[in-house]
Amino acid sequence: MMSSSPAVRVQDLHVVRGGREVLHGVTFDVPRGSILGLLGPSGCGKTTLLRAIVGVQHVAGGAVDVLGEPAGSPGLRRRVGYATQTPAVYADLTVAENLRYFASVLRAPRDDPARVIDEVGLGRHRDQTTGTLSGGQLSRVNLAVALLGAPELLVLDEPTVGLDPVLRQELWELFRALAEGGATLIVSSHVMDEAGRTDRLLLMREGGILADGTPEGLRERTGTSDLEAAFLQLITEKAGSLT
Ligand SMILES: Nc1ncnc2c1ncn2[C@@H]1O[C@H](COP(=O)(O)OP(=O)(O)OP(=O)(O)O)[C@@H](O)[C@H]1O
Repeated sequence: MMSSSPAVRVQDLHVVRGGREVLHGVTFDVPRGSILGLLGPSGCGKTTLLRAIVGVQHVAGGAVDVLGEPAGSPGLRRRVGYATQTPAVYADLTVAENLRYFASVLRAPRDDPARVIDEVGLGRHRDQTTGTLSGGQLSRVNLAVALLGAPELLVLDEPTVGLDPVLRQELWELFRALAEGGATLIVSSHVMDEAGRTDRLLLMREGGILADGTPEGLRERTGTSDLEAAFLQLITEKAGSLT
């Protein structure tokens, strides 16, 4: 039976980093089995928000609940997969060795390394030393680690940076298949053309949410045909409402 409680519930979240408030009261829900896209310019707070959801960010106020528990609860460790922007894998191990190592740490099923290597399209590189991979291949190893154990929530910080359009499309097809299998995904990106592949978008700017809606709804609301234009339109509207 589908649970009606959201996978993630963020309420009035405030975060201070380096003595400065970088999230100013952010509120939203993410329904289970959906893909939320997080978009916004560099420095707007995307990574900070993802860190709060994973439970590795000290928060100054508000609440973050994940799969029915407070973010960062020990019980969530194996239910949430997190791929950081900077790959956190061992350069001197092969792709397969890295995956086997992290699978044993997470106590993931024995055949999981082979499954996730296939899912991210790295079959031909399984025995290559990770330090010799290209940037795009390295980020896919990082993504593969997050997929180990088939977590219910995947938090992916710019997983498609540096990938060519064909690979990006393949990864978005994988994300969609995972969501159809019941997983919830939160994916940050700089790239507006990826935004259309999400179920819902949060457009962020300067530590706040500029808009929250479906890609279609945002295009309609702004009367624009593409999301890049919609984003600019929303910024202009917001600037207008402040003067
Ligand atoms: N450790 C830190 N100490 C002080 N300030 C920080 C720290 N980490 C991030 N910040 C600041 O917090 C704000 C939000 O940063 P964050 O990394 O969340 O942005 P982002 O939207 O993910 O950017 P990008 O897309 O470039 O990764 C930025 O202004 C950044 O300078």
